[in-house]
Amino acid sequence: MNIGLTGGIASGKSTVASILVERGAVLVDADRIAREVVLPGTELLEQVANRFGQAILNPDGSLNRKKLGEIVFADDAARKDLEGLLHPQIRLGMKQRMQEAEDTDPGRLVVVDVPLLYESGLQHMFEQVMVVYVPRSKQLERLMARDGITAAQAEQRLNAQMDIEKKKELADIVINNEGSLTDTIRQIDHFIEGKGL
Ligand SMILES: CC(C)(COP(=O)(O)OP(=O)(O)OC[C@H]1O[C@@H](n2cnc3c(N)ncnc32)[C@H](O)[C@@H]1O)[C@@H](O)C(=O)NCCC(=O)NCCS
Ligand SMILES: Nc1ncnc2c1ncn2[C@@H]1O[C@H](COP(=O)(O)OP(=O)(O)OP(=O)(O)O)[C@@H](O)[C@H]1O
Repeated sequence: MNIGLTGGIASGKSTVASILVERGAVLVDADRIAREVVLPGTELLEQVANRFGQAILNPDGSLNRKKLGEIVFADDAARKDLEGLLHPQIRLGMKQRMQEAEDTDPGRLVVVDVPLLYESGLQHMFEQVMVVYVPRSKQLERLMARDGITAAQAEQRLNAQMDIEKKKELADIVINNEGSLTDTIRQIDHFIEGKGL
């Protein structure tokens, strides 16, 4: 079986994913695939550099993610262009890895961490969708602390995504990650037990 794991930026998806992995799940991580598809030497990185300029490359030819992030989170049209280039390959990578995981061990829970699951309308790929929820104020607080960015930069990133309250409404399973890690672990264990895993 599989679940799609989503939420807002810095709501705790990676935290929840690592707990699920500790409980025996196998993880497919869309953010990781998103990094792999633009590694130096890929045709896709060349296309990104053609669209955004050579200045978004580091001297060693790798993608300067910070610089590209500053461009695309301040400009909706630029972000859509980047998504148009990257999303088809990210989706393909996700499908391949989900298939590999299911073929290797059909009984195992496959957790697919997809930050933009609802924004991209990918619900159909999953048996159930789990949303890691924290209120917007906590999302901002944790994002600023983790990435060392200003409130204005954090607001820009949040505004590029569907509102977390809406995601919570759409979810099949909600993990509330506002409280302590212990509280979150308890909710995950409840889910695991309910599935008989
Ligand atoms: C703009 C980029 C280079 C910034 O890289 P950076 O290392 O700073 O961030 P990282 O990739 O770790 O993403 C962190 C978080 O930002 C959010 N985010 C990333 N891309 C987007 C986007 N297009 N729209 C809204 N939120 C986004 C997600 O919550 C993600 O988990 C990078 O995010 C990117 O290539 N984005 C486009 C691909 C994409 O849509 N990825 C997210 C879904 S797989
Ligand atoms: N229950 C919690 N209590 C306190 N801090 C937490 C809790 N859960 C997560 N965090 C912290 O909040 C930050 C965001 O969590 P995490 O990186 O798991 O979010 P994410 O949703 O995977 O982020 P992104 O969308 O950027 O990939 C991290 O610094 C993490 O350590």
